[in-house]
Amino acid sequence: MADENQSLNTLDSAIQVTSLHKGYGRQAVISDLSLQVPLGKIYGLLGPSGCGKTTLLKCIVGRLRPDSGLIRVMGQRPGKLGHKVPGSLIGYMPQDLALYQEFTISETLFYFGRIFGMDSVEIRARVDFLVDLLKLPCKDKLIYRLSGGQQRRVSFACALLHEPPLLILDEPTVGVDPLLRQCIWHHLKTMVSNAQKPTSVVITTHYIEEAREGHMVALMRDGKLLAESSPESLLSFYNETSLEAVFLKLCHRDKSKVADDSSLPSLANVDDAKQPIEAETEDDNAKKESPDPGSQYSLDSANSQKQSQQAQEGQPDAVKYVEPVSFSESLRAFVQPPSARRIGAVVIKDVTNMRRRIGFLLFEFSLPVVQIVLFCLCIGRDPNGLRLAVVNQDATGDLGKDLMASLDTYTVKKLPHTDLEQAKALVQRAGAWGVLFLEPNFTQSLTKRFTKAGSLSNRSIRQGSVHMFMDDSSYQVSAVLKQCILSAFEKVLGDVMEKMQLHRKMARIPIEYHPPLLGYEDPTFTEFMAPGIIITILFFLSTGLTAVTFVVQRKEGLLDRSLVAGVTFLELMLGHVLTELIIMSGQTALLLVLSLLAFSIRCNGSVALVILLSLCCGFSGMSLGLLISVLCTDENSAMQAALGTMYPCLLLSGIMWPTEAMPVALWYMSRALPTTLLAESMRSVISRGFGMSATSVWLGFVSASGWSVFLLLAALLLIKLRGI
Ligand SMILES: Nc1ncnc2c1ncn2[C@@H]1O[C@H](COP(=O)(O)OP(=O)(O)OP(=O)(O)O)[C@@H](O)[C@H]1O
Repeated sequence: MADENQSLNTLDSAIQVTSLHKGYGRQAVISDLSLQVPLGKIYGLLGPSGCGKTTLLKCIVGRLRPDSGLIRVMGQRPGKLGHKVPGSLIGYMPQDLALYQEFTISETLFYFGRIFGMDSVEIRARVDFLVDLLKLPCKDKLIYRLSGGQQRRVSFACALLHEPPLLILDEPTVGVDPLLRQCIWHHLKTMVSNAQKPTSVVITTHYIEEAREGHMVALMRDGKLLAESSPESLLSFYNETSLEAVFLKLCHRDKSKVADDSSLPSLANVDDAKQPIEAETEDDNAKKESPDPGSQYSLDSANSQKQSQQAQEGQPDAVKYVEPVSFSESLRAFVQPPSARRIGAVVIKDVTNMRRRIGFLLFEFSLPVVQIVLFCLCIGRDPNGLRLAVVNQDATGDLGKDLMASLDTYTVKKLPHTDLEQAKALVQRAGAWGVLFLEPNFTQSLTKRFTKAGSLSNRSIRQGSVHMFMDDSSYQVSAVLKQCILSAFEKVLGDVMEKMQLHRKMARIPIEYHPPLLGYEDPTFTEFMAPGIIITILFFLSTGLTAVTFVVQRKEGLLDRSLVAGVTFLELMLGHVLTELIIMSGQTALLLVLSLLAFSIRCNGSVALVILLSLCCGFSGMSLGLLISVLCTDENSAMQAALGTMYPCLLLSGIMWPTEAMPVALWYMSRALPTTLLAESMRSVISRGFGMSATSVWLGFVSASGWSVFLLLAALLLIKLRGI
């Protein structure tokens, strides 16, 4: 730390920006902007809303990459491998509150303290100091219970916590009363005047006049710097009494684009004429155009001047300097080893968040419970109480009566009728699922089939048959009714065979089903679907939770703040994975207890493998959630994307119907989905009792790992490309 301070003390300026260009898509926001923030000074950045102040600060803290130009913060490029910007060299207060609303003041500060590597004693001492300095209420008060101004002060405290050498404050005094504003400025001035540990401050503010308290102000408009000097020299040069008036004058001048501005000296003239502050010496101006010696980039000063001139003259093809960053450095920065300390801080933060949002946590656990209970209760069980109109006109024996008596009364609710037409009319009115009709000499004709098989007439065959008139509008109901009648018929016929001293099996078609080699003897549709349903629930709950968590954190600026504090995206992700593992383990336990124990879904294989598959599945779901969070800007679109991916997966993954029934092209597509091989693997373990050596089982693990790696890489690549 001593070495670090020493090397910082030898710096010329805290921030040096040269010919910066930055835009979003085709919209140019900052064009050819150069500035220099002296060490140990307060630098006020002023400008109207939308002029690009926040964009500039985000480039400085390393959250946005310039389109071209050069930035040096504490001597090095922000984001350079090993440089602590983003990180502990800066204290950043973003414009958004960027605070965890369910945290207490103390928990909020502890989170950032841990990231910066401070120990508990140090953090506690700083918390007490800052609570006192910023007149914050009790440190155990929850953030959402604070007023807007108090919340802004907590946000300010986060930036001051680790006493960084450079403070970047985006609108710190919005919503705070004048007394406190004065107190904040007083504290900033004390910090910059500390000879042992001087702090440099960049501050944006809407209250232009308060910037008079700073050592230097820069006036910005439409992404350009109109003036940069000390407040006193600006006021005297433009002969105004307020900075606001100076600013207006400069704006009018810029707006009217007066070609000959000899009446109003240029920005350079201001400094030349008045020599406003010590930092702006000729030497420094020369340094402005020559980057630090350690830099890989060498900006030719003549070119730089020419380029600035071209830009000012509005020449579109002015050459822009893009600082080269070697591929190996990018790669090393991309995959730099995560820090256990920062992951620990993220995990503590996520667990605290989870504890505070107990309702949400209960929802996370109750959702899979409700889904699996509803699935086991409603899907795959045989329909029962099916209304069946029965017309038994058999008057030649007991077989008709026996058949009626053999119908399974759980499945069928018999509605006796005497007239066939009336019974059919009932079905046509949807009052019953079918009619079972036996002709008057059913017993006699049926018996004839076995006693006089050689001389059987068509009439006898018809009269000895069971006649069915069905409502076939429901495939499942029809199938169950037909199976129920067939079973009853086989039973009655078996009795007839026995009476005739024949084997009762003669009543059945001669196909013998031996005990199954795999699966169960009496498979149910529920058991076919259950493995896939467990996979779907775990996969998409993880997807939804991760997508929404990251989208909300990004939207509220929480992600940005952590990243500027030095946490990498990988560390945030790993922290989230560890916390999510707790939720996923609970969800998996609930799902398995309910399905395997409460609803008696049989498991032939290893429960440990089932748990491992479930966790792999949850991890792939999380990876998809992360990708969705990168692609979506708000929670609604993230949820829609999660649901949008869920339905095709549900239909195409062979969860509801075997994939063998699909057209060939869709079958191939189905194999490529993240849930198909996972569901098959789960089914192989649960129903077939396979272990890890079976292809269908390990393929599930390979698929889950492959998808996780692919989705994570895609998300991280997009994060890099889009500068999220
Ligand atoms: N992520 C983004 N994508 C696209 N455009 C953006 C993005 N962020 C900012 N902009 C646009 O860039 C311009 C400058 O925005 P910026 O937030 O830097 O201005 P500002 O000076 O900080 O304004 P304010 O004082 O209101 O915060 C605005 O026109 C804004 O709409």
